[in-house]
Amino acid sequence: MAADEPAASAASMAMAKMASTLILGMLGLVLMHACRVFVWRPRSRGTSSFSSPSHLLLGNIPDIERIQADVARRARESREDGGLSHAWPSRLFAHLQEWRAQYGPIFIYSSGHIQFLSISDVELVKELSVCTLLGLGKPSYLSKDRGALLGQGIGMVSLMVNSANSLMGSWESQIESGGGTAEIRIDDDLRGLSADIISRACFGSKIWKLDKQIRLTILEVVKERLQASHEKDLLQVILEAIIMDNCKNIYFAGYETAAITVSWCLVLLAAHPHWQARVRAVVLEIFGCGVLDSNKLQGVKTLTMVIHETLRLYTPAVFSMREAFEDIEFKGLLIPQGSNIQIPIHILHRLPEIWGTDAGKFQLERFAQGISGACKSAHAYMPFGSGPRICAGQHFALAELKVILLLILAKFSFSLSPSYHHSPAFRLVVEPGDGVILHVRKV
Ligand code: HEM
Repeated sequence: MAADEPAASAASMAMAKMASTLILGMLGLVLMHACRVFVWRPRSRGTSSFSSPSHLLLGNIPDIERIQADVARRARESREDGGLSHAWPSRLFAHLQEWRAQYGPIFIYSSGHIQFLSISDVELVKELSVCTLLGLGKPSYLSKDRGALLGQGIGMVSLMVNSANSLMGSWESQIESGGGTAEIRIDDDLRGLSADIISRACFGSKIWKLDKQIRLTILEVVKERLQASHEKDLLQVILEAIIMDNCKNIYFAGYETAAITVSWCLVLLAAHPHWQARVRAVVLEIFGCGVLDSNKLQGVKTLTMVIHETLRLYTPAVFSMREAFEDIEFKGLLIPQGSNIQIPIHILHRLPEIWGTDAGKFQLERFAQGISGACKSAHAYMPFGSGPRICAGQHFALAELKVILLLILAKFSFSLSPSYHHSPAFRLVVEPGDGVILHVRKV
């Protein structure tokens, strides 16, 4: 019995230690939560609170689930515009819409350990967009480097046409073997095409479109390292990794977004046959004037309207994100260091006070006078983001979208297949949840 005593007291000491660690851990969590709720949060002069309620460990996740379940229970989205409803944000991001209605355009919510400051106040978004402070978001020099990498998409037109031609050929043979019409699942084909274009542009025979200075600097350093040693040293490995990383980022940022946008453009044109016919007439006129080149791309205003309106209603990237690297003040809003600022692009694209009461509808005419003619504040239109971190591939993407759409419209006419189910889904980007199936014929 006596021999058991030290063992028993050791066990009870271990238990006591565990209990105190647990209590301390719990206290830490409560303290962290209290800090998040009362200390670490943006403050607005004149406004005391603009936050949605938060749970201890899961943040607003239970609220998001409850709101989503409510939405799912309510009637399905009405089919209104050409048989399609464009109201996917009120299904996929119902919580943001509900909190915006409740707390206004600036509020905080949490997905557990990350807090987001949601900003959809157009004036504040404008301030954030033009802000070049290094304390906000990614330093601008990074996107400049990539801008040089990607160029303007000019000089790439023939590369894009060549890539697209094999897809056109495959659709033609499917139509022939189908006796003049084919049901084609186009979104997968377009993903393949976009991946081909971007990898040829990045890794093709000319390989890098690097800015001269960046290229020379990198190559010089690599060469020096090679001369100094036959073995790869750390810097060399890092340099190679940086180059590969840039390529991977560009590849992943670019291929899916462009392919999905073409898919949405085709869905909308299929649902609005009169617009499809109008755009085709312009396209055929352009093709009547010889080979497609970058100058001709500038002239297709109607096609640009289609792309703008599609990117407005079906913006693939739904958020533009920034991080405050230091305490920042914007228009009386104090944003503490470490804040994750989330600009919901899909909300800005549908504000009736900016776009008019038909904001939820597909109305190509709104872009007849360009972006500034379409809305009250051009800063509210940001499918490519804005400011120093704006999409580095936007010119390349616009050229690619135009080339692919021009070629398809010139060769094929299309309508929605009865088996097409309009179900926008959020999987990093907003994409057709069940794919896109079209009835395709030759023009
Ligand atoms: C319709 C097609 C596209 C859309 C809608 C789109 C949209 C966006 C958006 C919203 C961002 C984030 C900007 C921000 O945070 O404010 C972004 C970043 C980026 N995009 Fe695109 N993009 C498209 C196509 C492309 C293509 C084709 C490429 C490459 C060829 C590309 C390369 C990039 C890169 C490298 C970034 C990161 C920029 C940085 O972090 O500095 N994108 N894009």
